[in-house]
Amino acid sequence: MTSPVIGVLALQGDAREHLAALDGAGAQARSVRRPEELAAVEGLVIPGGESTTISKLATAFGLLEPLRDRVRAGLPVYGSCAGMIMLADKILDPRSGQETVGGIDMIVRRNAFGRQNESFEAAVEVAGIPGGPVEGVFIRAPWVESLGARAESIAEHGGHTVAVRQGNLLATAFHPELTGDHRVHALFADMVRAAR
Ligand SMILES: NC(=O)CC[C@H](N)C(=O)O
Repeated sequence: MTSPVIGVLALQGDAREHLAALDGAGAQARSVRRPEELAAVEGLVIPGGESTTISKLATAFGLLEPLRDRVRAGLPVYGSCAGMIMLADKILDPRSGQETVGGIDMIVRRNAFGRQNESFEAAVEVAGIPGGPVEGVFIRAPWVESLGARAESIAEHGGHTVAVRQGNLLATAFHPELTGDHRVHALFADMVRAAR
């Protein structure tokens, strides 16, 4: 089977690290900044960064509606951290005017782990990822405040859901792209192949 063509939304955030992780997971990775580029991918990663900025730039670049359309049409999308926020149907504490692409039936809380604990690492067991826990890097990470019936929690930390799957959508509150462990990206590449 040919390796899947997976885009990384490269408006703001750590797109480069995701491009490298996707390469490491055997995908053909490319940046997406324009609607034509979005149209040419079989899957998409929304990176970590600042969800308010990504939301504003997606609107300014004319990508928000095309993104929503493709998610509705079944495009596999993986969001990490700010990307998880972008995939949430609802944000508990949005900035004014902050939009999401939506698609995952969940409410997220931004910067949820609090000030003293803004950044940390933790071993996280992720359902569907064999070979032991992944090293979760949490940077001003969100958590899932509540999960709808259609979404499935696949990882928890400190009693909160920190990774979710719903159909072709995957989201993690942490940043696997910073660890050199490509298993989360490999899981996503498998989801993209399965959606063909
Ligand atoms: N590392 C991250 O992606 C941080 C997310 C950021 N706190 C936000 O609200 O978008």
